[in-house]
Amino acid sequence: MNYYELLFTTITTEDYQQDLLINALGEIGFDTFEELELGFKAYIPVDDFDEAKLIEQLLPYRDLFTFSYEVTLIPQKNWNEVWESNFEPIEIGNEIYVRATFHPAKPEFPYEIVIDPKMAFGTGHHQTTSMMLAMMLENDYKAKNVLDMGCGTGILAIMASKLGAAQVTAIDYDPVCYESTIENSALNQIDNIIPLCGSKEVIPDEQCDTILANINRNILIDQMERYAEVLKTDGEIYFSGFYETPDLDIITDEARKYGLKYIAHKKDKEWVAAKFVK
Ligand SMILES: C[S@@+](CC[C@H](N)C(=O)[O-])C[C@H]1O[C@@H](n2cnc3c(N)ncnc32)[C@H](O)[C@@H]1O
Repeated sequence: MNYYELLFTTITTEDYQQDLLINALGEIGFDTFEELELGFKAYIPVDDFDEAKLIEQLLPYRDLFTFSYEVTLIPQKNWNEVWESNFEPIEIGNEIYVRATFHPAKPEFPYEIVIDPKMAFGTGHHQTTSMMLAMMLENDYKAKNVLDMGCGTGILAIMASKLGAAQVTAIDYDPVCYESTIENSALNQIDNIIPLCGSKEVIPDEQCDTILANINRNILIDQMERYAEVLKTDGEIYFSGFYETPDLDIITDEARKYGLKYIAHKKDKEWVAAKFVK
């Protein structure tokens, strides 16, 4: 598939401003990002690129900080090559080690996750993924029936399984992420992840004990009612993919409508991971 590469040069006063831009691009079809010293590269399939939509999407950020971009056509990009040259292993506390197949194992970590992300999101490098993983360590997954919504590489589903979950349903609407979850489950020798390709319409009716959903504010709000329907009473739900201000209050208000009560949250830069209980 041919892609456009947009090289963004950003001059920001706060690191999170660049994240705002990356999040906004994610909402209009950009699916891969590579952070640089002074800016980042963003990639979008040629068929999904609409420059008028891009200009409109970037408008609110023009007054906040300075940035510019250049567009280049990239025929048949080798994503693995880009990723392999950038991917360093991630350590979360002294407990979780996320690495690629070509990194040496570190048996001193109780939980090791091997990820081959290719085009899927979820290597542990983004704050939302690492905060979700850190929160997972603080909670009980033994014998639980778990739903991982927006599974990306399957990283959270794999962690839930390693923490003792009985079964994990892992859903993503992107076929690349669905395939990636199957591949990464196999790489980690996990056979109790059920991958499904689709959005909220494919969430099984079966009741679950815990839901993990690291997506974005608007999708979480859109899917909240369905999450509440399939979550058992006293079940736990963990959301990420949004900012503390103003998103956390908006998510908390929406969750309350469906009987989901805010418990606590973690914050890294402006990103949040929050726990709710039904
Ligand atoms: C921020 S990534 C999270 C990936 C992984 N769970 C993690 O924590 O690193 C969000 C994922 O949600 C998926 N997604 C976005 N909208 C969705 C929708 N409406 N239904 C299902 N998946 C969706 C994207 O394809 C992407 O893989």
